Amino acid sequence: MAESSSSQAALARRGLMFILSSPSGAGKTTISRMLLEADDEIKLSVSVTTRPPRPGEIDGVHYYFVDDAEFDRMVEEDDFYEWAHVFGHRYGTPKGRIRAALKDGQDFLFDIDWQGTQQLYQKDQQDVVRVFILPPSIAELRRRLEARAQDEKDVIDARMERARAEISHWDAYDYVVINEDVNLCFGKVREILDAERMKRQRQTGLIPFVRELMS
Ligand SMILES: Nc1nc2c(ncn2[C@@H]2O[C@H](COP(=O)(O)OP(=O)(O)O)[C@@H](O)[C@H]2O)c(=O)[nH]1
Ligand SMILES: Nc1ncnc2c1ncn2[C@@H]1O[C@H](COP(=O)(O)OP(=O)(O)O)[C@@H](O)[C@H]1O
Repeated sequence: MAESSSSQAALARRGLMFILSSPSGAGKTTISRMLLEADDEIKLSVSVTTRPPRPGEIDGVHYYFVDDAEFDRMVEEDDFYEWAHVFGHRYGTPKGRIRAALKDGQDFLFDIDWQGTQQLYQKDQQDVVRVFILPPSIAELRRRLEARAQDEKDVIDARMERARAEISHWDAYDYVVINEDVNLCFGKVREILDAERMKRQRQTGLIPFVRELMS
C-alpha cells in the first residue's frame, strides 16, 4: 500500500515537477507506474497526444488521445505548458491546475522527452527535477522494445535510431539512473524524489517551525 515517504509530512512544502525522460524502451513508463503506485503524494501529469492508443492504454489515464484538429485548437488557445513533435506525432503537457496545485504541495510526475524538459525547465527552474533513465546497453534496449511487442518493426527501427540522439541529451538532466534491474532503478528514483522533497527551499513550513524552535 502507498506509504508516505516523508517523515516531515506535517510541515507545509511546495510541490515539485518530477520529470522522467529516457530513450524509448529504457523503462520510464515502467518506473513511472511503479512510482505512482507506491507514492500517493505524486500525481501523473497526463499528456495530450495525437498518437493512437496502444493496447491497454486508456484515454485520460495514460494520455488524452486527440486528433490533429483538436491539438491545433489547444495550441491556438495556449492550453499547453509545452509541446513537441516526437516520432511523427505531437505530444503536449496541458496547463491544467499545475501551478496552483504546486503551491498547495502537490507533486507532479512528467513522462516527457528532452524537448519538453527543456521548455519546462526554462519556465520553472525552481520546481523542476530532471531525471534521465539509461538502458544498460543498446542491445538490451532493442530487446526490450521487441519484447514489448507494441510496435511494428519499422517503428522499432525508427525508435532505435532516435535512441542515440535522445541519449545525447543526458547531460541536460540533474540525475542519471541506469535501468538494469528494474527494482534497483526504481529504488534510486525514489531516493531522488525523497531527497528533493527535503530541500530547504521547498519546505515552506520550516520558517514558522524554526522560528517557534528559536523563540
Ligand atoms: N515534450 C513532450 N514529450 C512527451 C509528452 N508526453 C510524452 N512525451 C514523450 O514522447 C515520447 C514517446 O512517447 P510514447 O509514444 O508514449 O512512447 P514511449 O517512448 O514508449 O514512452 C517519449 O519520449 C515521451 O516521454 C509531452 O507531453 N511532451
Ligand atoms: N529493468 C528492466 N529489465 C527488463 N525489462 C524491462 C526493464 N525495465 C523495463 N522493461 C521492459 O522493457 C519494455 C520497455 O519499457 P517501458 O517502460 O515501456 O519503456 P519506455 O516508457 O521508456 O519506452 C517494457 O516491456 C518493460 O516491461
